[in-house]
Amino acid sequence: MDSKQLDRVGPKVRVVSRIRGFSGPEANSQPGTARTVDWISVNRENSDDVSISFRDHTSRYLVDYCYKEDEDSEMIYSREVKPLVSAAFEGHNSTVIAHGARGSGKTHIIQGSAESPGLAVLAIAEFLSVAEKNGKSITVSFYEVDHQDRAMDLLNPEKPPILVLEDRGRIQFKGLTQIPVKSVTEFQNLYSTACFTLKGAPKKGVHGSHMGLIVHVFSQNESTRSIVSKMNFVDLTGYEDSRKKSSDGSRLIEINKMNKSIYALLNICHALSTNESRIPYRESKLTRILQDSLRGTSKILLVSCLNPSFCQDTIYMVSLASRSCHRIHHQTSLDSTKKNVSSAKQMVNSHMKQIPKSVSGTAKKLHGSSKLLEKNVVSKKSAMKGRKLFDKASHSVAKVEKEISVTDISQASKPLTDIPLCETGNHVVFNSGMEMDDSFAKASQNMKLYPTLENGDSSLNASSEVEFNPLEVKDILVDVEDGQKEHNTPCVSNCSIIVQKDHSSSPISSPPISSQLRDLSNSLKLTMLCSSTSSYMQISEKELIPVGSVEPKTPTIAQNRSINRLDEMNGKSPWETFNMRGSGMKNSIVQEYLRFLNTAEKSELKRLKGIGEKRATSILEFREESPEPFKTLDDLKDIGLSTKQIKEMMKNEIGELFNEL
Ligand SMILES: Nc1ncnc2c1ncn2[C@@H]1O[C@H](COP(=O)(O)OP(=O)(O)OP(=O)(O)O)[C@@H](O)[C@H]1O
Repeated sequence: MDSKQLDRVGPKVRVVSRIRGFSGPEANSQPGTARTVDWISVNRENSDDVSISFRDHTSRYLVDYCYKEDEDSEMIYSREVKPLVSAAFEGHNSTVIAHGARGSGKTHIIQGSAESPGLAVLAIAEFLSVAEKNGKSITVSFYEVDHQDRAMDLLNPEKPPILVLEDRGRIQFKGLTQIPVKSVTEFQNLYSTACFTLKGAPKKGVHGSHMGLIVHVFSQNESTRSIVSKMNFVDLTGYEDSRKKSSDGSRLIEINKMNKSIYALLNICHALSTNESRIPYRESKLTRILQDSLRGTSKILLVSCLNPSFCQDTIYMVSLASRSCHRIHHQTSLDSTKKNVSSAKQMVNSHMKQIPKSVSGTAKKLHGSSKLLEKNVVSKKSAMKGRKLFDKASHSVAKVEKEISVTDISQASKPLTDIPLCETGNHVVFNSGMEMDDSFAKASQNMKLYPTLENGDSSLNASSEVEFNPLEVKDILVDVEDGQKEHNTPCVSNCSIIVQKDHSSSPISSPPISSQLRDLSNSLKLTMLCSSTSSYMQISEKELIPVGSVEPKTPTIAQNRSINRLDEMNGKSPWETFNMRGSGMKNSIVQEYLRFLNTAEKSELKRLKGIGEKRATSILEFREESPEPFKTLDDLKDIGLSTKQIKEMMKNEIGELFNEL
């Protein structure tokens, strides 16, 4: 199959929905009557598209096709997947992704059952048959990506996490078992082993992890064996609205992390569908694993699985899938019952899903990927009305409310690289009245913003993913141009953020890591004092610790008292408070360290303990590929460091701080 033929297979990203049937006891609500799915409607819009709508919801979501509950996996296979298998023998990679809410039938569609084999099993049968005719062979690998963004080999769980490396554009794995497969039975046995490992942990659906299968096709001749292509099947963990899980903090963090990696994958689908120049492959482990099966001539099939009974998360997932494949403009025009303002909100919200982790990055990204906004927002006024993007986003992880306003869409259409952060008044303003500059950005790198859709949006009661750790910030306001500002209503804890203006902190002239960390530590100490009070606490200018000064001030007795009072009020023991804040500090220092790796020059990098010429060169190479390659300490494994070495390096750097006291 040449590339022209492959084009006929469909667009770069094809999104189909699949309504799962009722099964087991749920199938017969009344004796003798088979239950039918009555809350989802599938409507034909034109020759190419269908739309999906949900009872009591006004929006309709365009997809390429929707398979109903009576259409089985074999039909989906022959129409959607078989052409991709044929393409694989011509050297084209592809990825089939099942996503949806929990229990929506993702595993069923990919793996299937003994009676009804899933897409992966049907594909393997085809792979084997074609391979035999063409003198090719196949191997399979199974992996999971967990909430810590670690990839583990499911056929050899004792191994350390899989390393994802890139060699001349091809993704390579270190520590991932590949097993040659000669029959469907062999394959199914391996699949069962992988599932056993996954469930034995237990993972998918319990702690949540994504499960992936890679089928490698090899050409076989006398002396050599070379890879022809690969095909991926991904059974994503079920999406859950984290706000529903208010009680268990650690579970909530896990859900947020898993959701984030779902967004990362959907962001890539969106970026590929819209031919964006930068595709954020490095946002998560999964997207890195899939990188060379998403780009180039690769095809992506996104199967959006729908629960047969009402499920708000299902609606949200379909909306994201539809948007990811650039169907958003259809969606809004179809949605005749809503006013422009609502459309604008949805689009802005959708766009904001791609917001990166730092506030500075947020502002950049608002500019950078605003082409979508420009195309879709009907008028500036309507966008203005739809500005309350982070409304009511507080939840127990973050205790943060924030609001970002996008006030000028045309200005925002400049390419990302053209607009320096502080140009045209792109300031983040805190309730202290201070503007955020780069030095605050340093201290706030750990703030992760994932927007929520407004509660008022009838169709899209999406969850928010907010991680503000450890800083508690009130009133974040991105004021892009015209000076209009909005302020948030009460947040859990007010705070005043002390901002040190440090205009010399560009990557080129940045101070060494130890002094950056010291600045951060100063900011954090103050921030912790501020965030500990239940009311706004004004800190006079003389109490600010200048950048580069040696010592943060010891908190005054009065301040201590207020902290103690608050702790009593919160019912936390001093030990719990200390632990909580300590771990917040640790996260912040780690984020600062990563920021340094993502920005420092080679000579500066080499000042770090454990980073020599070779590793500094690798770091710069990674940065060429992606502007911010190091998102977690785990990413340092890509430059050949072990977990132990990474820990050691961090300890050394932090120890160094105290040597300078
Ligand atoms: N098309 C179908 N027809 C009948 N039953 C189905 C179908 N799809 C799924 N089921 C049943 O629904 C239940 C949930 O399916 P499945 O485990 O595939 O969902 P999932 O989305 O992978 O769940 P999770 O999010 O927990 O991983 C299972 O009992 C499965 O057998």
